[in-house]
Amino acid sequence: MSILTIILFGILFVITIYWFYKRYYTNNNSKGNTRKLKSQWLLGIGLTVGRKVFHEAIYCMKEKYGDILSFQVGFRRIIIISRIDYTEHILSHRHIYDISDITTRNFSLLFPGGLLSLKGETWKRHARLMLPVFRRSKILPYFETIVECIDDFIDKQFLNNKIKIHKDLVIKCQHILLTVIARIAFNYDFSNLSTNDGINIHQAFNNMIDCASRFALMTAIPLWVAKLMLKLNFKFQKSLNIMKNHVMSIINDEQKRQHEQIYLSDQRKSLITLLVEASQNEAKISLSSNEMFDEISMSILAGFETTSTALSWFIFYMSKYPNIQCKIKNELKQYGLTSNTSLTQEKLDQLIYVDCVTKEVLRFAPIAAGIVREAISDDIIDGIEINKGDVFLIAIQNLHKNSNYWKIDPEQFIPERFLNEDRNPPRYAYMPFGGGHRTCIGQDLALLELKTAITRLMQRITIEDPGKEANNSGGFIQRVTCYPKHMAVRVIID
Ligand code: HEM
Repeated sequence: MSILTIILFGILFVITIYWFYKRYYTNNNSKGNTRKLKSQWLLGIGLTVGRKVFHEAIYCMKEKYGDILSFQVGFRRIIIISRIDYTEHILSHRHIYDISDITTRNFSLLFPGGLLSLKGETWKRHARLMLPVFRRSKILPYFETIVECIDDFIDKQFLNNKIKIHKDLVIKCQHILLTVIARIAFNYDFSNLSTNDGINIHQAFNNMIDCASRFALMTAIPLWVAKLMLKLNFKFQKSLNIMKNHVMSIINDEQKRQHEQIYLSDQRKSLITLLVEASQNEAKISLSSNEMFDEISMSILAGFETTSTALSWFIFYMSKYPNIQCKIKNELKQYGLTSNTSLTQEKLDQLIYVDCVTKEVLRFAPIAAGIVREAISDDIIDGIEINKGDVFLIAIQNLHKNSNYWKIDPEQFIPERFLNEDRNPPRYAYMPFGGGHRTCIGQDLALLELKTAITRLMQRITIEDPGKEANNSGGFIQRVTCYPKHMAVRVIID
């Protein structure tokens, strides 16, 4: 290579760096009344964040850089938002801000026909069938199933078990909520593992969820590498095949049954039944069997990790706040709910304090720390220039803990806030299920599962911190959600 070529490349390199610096790292070049958002250096952010888990990291960034922070990852600008007015702008302009490619890309590796992998018209077609399936009236019949599963869990884990200090309740919460969602999704009973087939499906289901959770986080590696890794992941491929055979045969049976017009009562309708039903009623927007498989698998993935993490945090907080546990039990007694009485839907609806505790767990615990949107055209927010392609992380956890929006100290776990001063927080200050057109479709089901599980647990057991006998210090493990690292609680049967 001649000296001249080296000099030319050198000049080109310097010009590119200068252009990059001027474009992203200065406030100059603004048009008219608008201003540019200056990007922060990745190194500085890295030093601020250190090895913190995701929700701690975005909280730290807010403390250091303020409610709006931007940084460059290559040519992509990432903007972290911790303000309700900006959040409102983004979530109410769905023609400008949509789900990001970062999200759809990762999920499409796993379940290409699931809502989280889709955009535009395809998403609309799927959403038109999926949303009615998750309506409150459709999910209420699952109440009995949830109670049965939680009772079975209490009997096996606590009643017939001599262990008094439980160190594995995070895993156990995951098992129980997988069981619940499998019963709801396709009437499959994990507790009935008497056959080889049963054991294989159980294993396949767990393996698939486990691999899927890891692959859902592979944002940093190129798509083709992720695809190759997934293709070569023998465990995932084998589990996917077992699950696909099983679920596809249920879908086929269901299609046949509905074709022959044999109807089930609401009590026995699984999500698959409801989807096939909706698909056959709405000929123009029906889903193929493969798309149905992807939707069911995606709902299980999106639904089980989130609710089980929330339940784990509930158990942890109860061990730390005995006075709150006492108040829950007092409310249950007031409505005649003890370890010997059964829980009904009507009684559950009357429990106001349990509602507050459920809401406070979802506010305080790091379940979904943020949601992601991407600008699909240029825009201006509060005078700030937004470019097509900018990616936004709306930091739910920061909004939940921002003292500008909460009257009672948001850093404290206080369920009563939802009875009093914080009964109606400003719009978007509280959004555990996201917001706008891509809000969580499973929120009614999640609330039903959580409130029922919390009530049934509190009817039958008391949770205590074992003090120095075991490590119950909390901490965090980051997967798709973030759950307690050190949880060891004493359980007393009531
Ligand atoms: C405590 C429990 C749950 C929490 C905290 C939670 C939270 C969320 C959040 C934050 C989003 C993204 C929303 C947005 O981008 O605005 C989401 C999306 C979603 N959730 Fe949930 N979720 C929970 C339970 C469930 C359950 C039980 C199901 C179904 C069985 C479910 C299915 C979904 C689906 C399919 C989406 C994607 C919707 C779309 O992109 O159109 N979630 N969830």
